[in-house]
Amino acid sequence: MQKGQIRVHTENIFPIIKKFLYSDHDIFLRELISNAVDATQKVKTLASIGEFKGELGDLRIDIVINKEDKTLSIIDRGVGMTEAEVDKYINQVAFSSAEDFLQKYKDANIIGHFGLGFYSAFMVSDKVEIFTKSFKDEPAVYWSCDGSPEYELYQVEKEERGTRIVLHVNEESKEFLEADRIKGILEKFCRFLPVPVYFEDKQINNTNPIWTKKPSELTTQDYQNFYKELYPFGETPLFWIHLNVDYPFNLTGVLYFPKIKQSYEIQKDKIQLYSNQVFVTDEVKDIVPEFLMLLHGVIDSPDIPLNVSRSYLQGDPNVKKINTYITKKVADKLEEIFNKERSEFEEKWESLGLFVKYGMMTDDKFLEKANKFFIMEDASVKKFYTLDEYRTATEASQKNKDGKLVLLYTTDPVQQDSYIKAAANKGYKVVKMETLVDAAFINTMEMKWENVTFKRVDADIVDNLIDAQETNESVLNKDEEAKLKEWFGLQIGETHITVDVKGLSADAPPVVATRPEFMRRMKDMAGVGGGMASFYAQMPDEVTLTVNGNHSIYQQLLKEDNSDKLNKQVRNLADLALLSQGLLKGEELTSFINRSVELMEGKTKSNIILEA
Ligand SMILES: Nc1ncnc2c1ncn2[C@@H]1O[C@H](COP(=O)(O)OP(=O)(O)OP(=O)(O)O)[C@@H](O)[C@H]1O
Repeated sequence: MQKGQIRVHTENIFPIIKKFLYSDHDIFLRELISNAVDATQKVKTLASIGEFKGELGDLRIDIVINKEDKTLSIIDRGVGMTEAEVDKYINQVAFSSAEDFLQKYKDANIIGHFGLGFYSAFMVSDKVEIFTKSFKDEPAVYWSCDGSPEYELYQVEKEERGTRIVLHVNEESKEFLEADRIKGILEKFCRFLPVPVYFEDKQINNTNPIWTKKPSELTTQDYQNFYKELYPFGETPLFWIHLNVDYPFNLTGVLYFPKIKQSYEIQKDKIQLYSNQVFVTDEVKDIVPEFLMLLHGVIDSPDIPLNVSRSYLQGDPNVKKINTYITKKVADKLEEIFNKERSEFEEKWESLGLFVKYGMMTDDKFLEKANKFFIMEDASVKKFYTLDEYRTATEASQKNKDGKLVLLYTTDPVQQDSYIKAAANKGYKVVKMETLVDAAFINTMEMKWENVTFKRVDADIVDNLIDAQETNESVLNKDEEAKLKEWFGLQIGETHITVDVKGLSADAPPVVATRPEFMRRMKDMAGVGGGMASFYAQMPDEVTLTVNGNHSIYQQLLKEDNSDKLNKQVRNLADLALLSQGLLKGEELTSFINRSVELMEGKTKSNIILEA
């Protein structure tokens, strides 16, 4: 029997362990099971190269709770350790690395992954025992330690090859003697470990998850089943990308594009990061480009540094390369689908568009590729355009005098229907920009795309959408125009509403309400975020009412001698235009309804007086 002092200056390892790991106690089990997996893989490898000639037996790992003894055991049939190895790997390495650990990460913001190894067992134990028998022809050994620098090490009887780690769970950690608690941890960290892990006679892991297989061996059903395994409540994903690199870094994985109908459904942190099939985290920020955080799935890479601080991770060259690789893979896949199955691509655009736009705004490399497959849906007909296609289709009619393409869009095809129809009648093409990201997308693309300017279809009367026209002569004379302007001015009286009399076509509405692009955009942006935005948010909606002097109704109104009726009709015409913009609300809407009924009943003041 050997007795000795562990060679470490720290008097007691508990303080170190508690200090650094307090927040994430569960990981002790992952660490111990990872060691068991490593030991199992090693014996398999040794057998395959002929260095181990015995029976491999049933290579499984067992997790066993004994409530009476208050122990939790991790049992493997791996390589095991000889006495010399226990001394070398457990006594010296483990305990001296406690010192290293302290030195190295004194100031670092520990994310608590790996590098903690075997002695994280002391987080939850009063005492830890090891029973181990090496695959080599040497006696089995027993080691135990209560967390003080004293250990015991001596030979014991043990027939089976492998290692049994026994944790005497301490009073504060007795939760780890509860089956449900252990099951929860196993399901989180061990779901896809490459060696079968058993708990309460049940295997808890899938040892061959699809990302470890070749894409050529997998069917659509396999990918969809795996998605269900990861997200039991998720809808069938749109499609997926199988990642597989071995140079200049190792990475495998499957990324899924989920179905997203509404922007507010977005859920981040759905991608799980593994290292050799050991779950590490579902916070993949920094490793996956920001805009792809909306994807789901799994990434497995042994090359991502996991035991260091976040700031270090950002600067890591491998992480940068991985980021670039994933972006490129995603762009290539989207381009491939666009080229091969355009109609399917168009069908899925509602969900896809969100990733693509987000990516185009935030990543110039992606933008370059995405310009080829980014599409816009026509608001009037079932048709999609790429930017190039839109340019070709509108070259003749939608270039302004500065040579810029005026890209007409609608944020609400239902609400803006009359404007869309007016634009379509002129031969203009209006596209849908309806999602939450579109306001920001439009602003960004005006800077990134050359010679393109965006205009919402109701930003101006249709004649002025591309270029402001100099004159719009109406059939009215100057006096009559001035009269109309005065009537409307008196009825409106609000400073944020400008009244203009113009000669539009006779079948255009009598009054058209438009919202100047710049102010409206500022207000839209204000809805999303701070800064100058809050200033604009408080401003009323800026509206221009263009009175169409060519509309026949004014011939009638100019002859009206009942002033109450005239005023009510003028007010109603203005309200109708505001209504079409969704700007008539509350009391004003109520007055409009009452006034309309009065007009229909022919109840105007002079009439009422006549009746009386
Ligand atoms: N179940 C086991 N079977 C065989 N050897 C083991 C077992 N557990 C630990 N060891 C040996 O003890 C060593 C130290 O383990 P420890 O967990 O502290 O560090 P590590 O596994 O080398 O690295 P990491 O810090 O990434 O866990 C291992 O490298 C291994 O040689």
